[in-house]
Amino acid sequence: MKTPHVLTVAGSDSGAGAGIQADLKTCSARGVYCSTVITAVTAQNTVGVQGVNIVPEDFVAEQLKSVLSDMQVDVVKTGMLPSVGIVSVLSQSLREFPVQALVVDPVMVSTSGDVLAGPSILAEFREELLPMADIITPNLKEASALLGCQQLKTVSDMRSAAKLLHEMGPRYVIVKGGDLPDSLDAVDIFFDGQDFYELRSSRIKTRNTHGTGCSLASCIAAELAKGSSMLPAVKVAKRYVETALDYSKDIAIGNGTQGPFDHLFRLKSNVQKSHRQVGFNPSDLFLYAVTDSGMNEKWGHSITDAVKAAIEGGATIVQLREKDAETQKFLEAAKACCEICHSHGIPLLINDRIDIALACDADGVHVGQSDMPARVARTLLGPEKIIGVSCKTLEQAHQAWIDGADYIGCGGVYPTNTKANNLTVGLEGLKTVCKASKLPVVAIGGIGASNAGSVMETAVQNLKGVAVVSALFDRECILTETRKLHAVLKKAASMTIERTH
Ligand SMILES: Nc1ncnc2c1ncn2[C@@H]1O[C@H](COP(=O)(O)OP(=O)(O)OP(=O)(O)O)[C@@H](O)[C@H]1O
Ligand SMILES: Cc1ncc(CO)c(N)n1
Ligand SMILES: [Mg+2]
Repeated sequence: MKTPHVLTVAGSDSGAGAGIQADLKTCSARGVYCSTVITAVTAQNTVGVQGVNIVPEDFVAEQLKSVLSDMQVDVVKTGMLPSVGIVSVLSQSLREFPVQALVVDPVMVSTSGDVLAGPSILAEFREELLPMADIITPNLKEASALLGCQQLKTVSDMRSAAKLLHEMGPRYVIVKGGDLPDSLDAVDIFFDGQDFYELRSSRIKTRNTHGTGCSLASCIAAELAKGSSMLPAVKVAKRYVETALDYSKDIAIGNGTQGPFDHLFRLKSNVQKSHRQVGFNPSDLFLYAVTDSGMNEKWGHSITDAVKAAIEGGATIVQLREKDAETQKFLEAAKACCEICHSHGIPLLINDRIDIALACDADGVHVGQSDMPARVARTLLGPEKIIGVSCKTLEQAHQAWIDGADYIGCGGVYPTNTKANNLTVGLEGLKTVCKASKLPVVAIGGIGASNAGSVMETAVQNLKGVAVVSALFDRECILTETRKLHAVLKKAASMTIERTH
């Protein structure tokens, strides 16, 4: 299988917010392989650039040859090119090993104001590299340096600059306005030789903008490598930077004025941020409370009050099962319940709705046999979230285990009104599934204080607790009912311990 491949020819940033490191992270975030030819090693942090060590041009040439002669590179992206020799070695290599597209980020000045490539390279840049480029991505200072003109101060200046730069040979130009003074939005001007596009996004209020330029260019390169055409690639890249900045706006790395952002936020968004100890603990299944909007409505309970009462009464895990809720209302309720559960160290799962679980950063989901398959849910939710699956048979239990679930819910143990047309498996069915299951099991279906003892006293292996809807929530006082059930479960557990000792 051919993997989309970007080669970045750029400098190393020891602080890892920009340069080679930003390129590697951006391409990884976008699902594209990234090889690296290093042109300079910088000593750099959130304060600025303390030192630059330029790699000799012969050795840059050797790296280029190693990669281009062997690997199928789709797109080359350039960043810091600190010497005339390096620019010319690169142009030669590209003539020898042509690629599908060339993205040139004409890095000269960092946002911190430090010079990364001096004016001596400008002539070589204009004559050799710009005519070969599919797109160039200067910031305001770089655009004026390339044009040898005054500082750019307005969006209208940016348009004129884009047009003049286009005359130097690149097929497309984007002039980045990240550093535009007094601008509420982050405005970039894209020019395709004919039309101008004003690309706007909200300006994220953050100090963590170090490396935005490198990341924008790498993301454009990554999208092109995947087969995108230029304007869509640029739009995706802009949105990627905006989203990453928004996600990272409060992170604190370094003491300087220019912090790095988190390129791989998508991976992190699957990591639990709650106060709960990360990971699933099967003993959490002991008293599993499953909410029901209809019952809450009937008794005039708000969902948050219902969840609070269940937790106070001894629930060890909560699942929100809101079959008829409107999405926006459900999300609001889920966020509120998440806060309540987490302040008590209790995991919160969402029935069926992976989207809601992701949006409120719940601890996981519970899915039925006809919902999203557990394997797909696992891919969407990442490795750390809790996934439970309803199973009635050995085969289903086995599949849940193969699919990467954490527990199974087995039932209906007793007849129930909560679920229409639900097959009752009985205590025998429960026992059969529990014995064969490789996953911990919670029993469900028609269970309450009167029969929870009998369920738990089966003491069958893997059975960790009972899941309850009506017996807790179709009642006037949820707290009292939960306490009652908790006492029954405690008693059953102590009897089981006595018997097994
Ligand atoms: N605060 C911000 N909020 C949203 N987008 C931003 C912000 N700052 C910069 N951008 C966007 O990030 C991209 C890079 O722009 P910028 O002008 O900062 O490049 P640069 O100076 O080359 O970056 P750097 O030198 O930090 O790598 C542009 O698309 C710009 O609009
Ligand atoms: C190595 C390197 N390349 C590019 C930039 C531009 O942000 C930087 N600060 N450092
Ligand atoms: Mg900038």
